Formats: sequence, structure tokens, C-alpha cells
Amino acid sequence: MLEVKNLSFAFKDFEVLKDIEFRAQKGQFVSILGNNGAGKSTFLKCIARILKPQSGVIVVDGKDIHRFSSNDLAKVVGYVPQRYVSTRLTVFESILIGRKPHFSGITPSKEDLQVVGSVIEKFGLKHLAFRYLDELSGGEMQKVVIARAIAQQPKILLLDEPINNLDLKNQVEVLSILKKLSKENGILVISVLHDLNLAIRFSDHFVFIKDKSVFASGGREIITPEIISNVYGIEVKVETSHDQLFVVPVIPTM
Ligand SMILES: Nc1ncnc2c1ncn2[C@@H]1O[C@H](COP(=O)(O)OP(=O)(O)OP(=O)(O)O)[C@@H](O)[C@H]1O
Repeated sequence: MLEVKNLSFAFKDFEVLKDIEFRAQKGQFVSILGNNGAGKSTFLKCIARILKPQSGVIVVDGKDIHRFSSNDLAKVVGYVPQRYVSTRLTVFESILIGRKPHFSGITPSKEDLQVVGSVIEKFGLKHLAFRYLDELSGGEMQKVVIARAIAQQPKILLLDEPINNLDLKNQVEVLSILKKLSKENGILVISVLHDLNLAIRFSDHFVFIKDKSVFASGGREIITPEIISNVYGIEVKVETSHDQLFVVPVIPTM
């Protein structure tokens, strides 16, 4: 469904990504992992066509993303950025904007309104539906931005640190919604995450970026102390409890 071949990207002469190869299928939940500054956001922005790589191709369902019209690309690829600006729109209006690629003409259809209503319900945002975005807390705003991308109903959903501003309950709730979307609706979810243990719990595929390239890519078999210590530059243990893997940093006693 998504194929990235030989992708290299540089900001002027500062090379961030070199010869990246990546493939993912419908229904997968992929975590993009690596240190700060490794190039994770840059990678997502190339797939979302916000940045244009100097070389390589990104193919969705057999078609180069640079051959899609903007409207058609928005039906296929949804993107939730790491930072966003708040506007004087209500939660409802903001999520409705996610439906724009599906509008025929300038008015939303009954289906558009139904989708928005159901996403608002799913995210527990009903009580905030007519609140302005600049009156929301950081976590509430984060949920609205994710809800808008889901209302867009893309085939591929890219999320850059989607749980950053959320409390533990909301982190689990949002990741559970994304997991359900990938499993039940066949959406390919690709998310940058910093919390390795939540990434392990929710993802079925992991991509570690280091030194401009894919250092390791695969399923749970690549969650090893060697790979994680090498990528993050810190000693870790990988332990199993209740059939789940946990990454535990080795911290000297202070
Ligand atoms: N617009 C820009 N111009 C120049 N350099 C940039 C620009 N945006 C990012 N960079 C640099 O590119 C590198 C990769 O940045 P990127 O945001 O992709 O990293 P990241 O892995 O997402 O980091 P983090 O985990 O801290 O969000 C960093 O060294 C960053 O400073």
C-alpha cells in the first residue's frame, strides 16, 4: 500500500535522511522511533508531501504521491503535525474542516455531518463541541487535531507524537482508537512515538531511525536491548511481564 524507495532529504546542504527504504500495508500500526533530531518528523512530512525529497519515490497504491491532486491526496493521506496553531473556530467547525476533501461543492453533506458527529462522540468531545479552539487545554486541543484527521477518513494516517500533551488515560484512549481504526477499518497508521512501552503495546511494526537511515525495521523480534541501546545510546533491559515486553532503562543508583 505504501512504498518508500531510496528516499533522501536534506535541508539545503544538511542531509537528514539518506536512502530510506520502507514498506507498509493496510491495517498496520507502525511506530517510527529514534532519538530527538533523528529525522522522524522529516520522514512523515515527506510522506505527507509537505517536504519534497531530493531523491527517491513515495508510492501509495501503485501511484507516486507527487501525481495526486491536493484534494485526492487529502483523501488518501491524513497528517497530524507535532505543532499546530489554534484558530477562532469551534471544535465542531474544526473537525468538519477535516471533511473538506469529501465535499461536493461548498456545503457538507448529511454523511459529512454524521462522520463529524460520530468522531466527536468517539473522542468524548461532545461537551466541547461548540467551545472555541483557543479556549481548550493542550490535551483537549490535541484530541481535536487527531479527531479532525480521522474525520478526513484517509487510507494512511500519519501522526507526529500524537500523545505528547495527553494524560495517561487519554494516551491509552487515543492509541486504542487508532489501533481500532487500523484493525477494523484497515487504515495504515504511522505514528512517531517517544514512549517505547506504549509503542510496543499498540504497534505491530517498528522502524528505528538512526544516522539518517533505517537502523532496524520489523516486528517485536527487533525489540532487543542491543538494538534499543544502540539507537538511543543508553543501556536498557527488555523484560517480559504478563506476556508483554517492557523496555527498562538501566539507571545507576544516585
Ligand atoms: N526547517 C528546517 N531547517 C533546517 N533544519 C531542520 C528544519 N527542520 C528540522 N531540521 C533539522 O533536521 C533534523 C531532523 O529533524 P526532525 O524534526 O525530523 O527530527 P525528529 O526525529 O522528528 O526529532 P524530535 O524527536 O526532536 O521531534 C534535526 O537536526 C533538525 O534540527
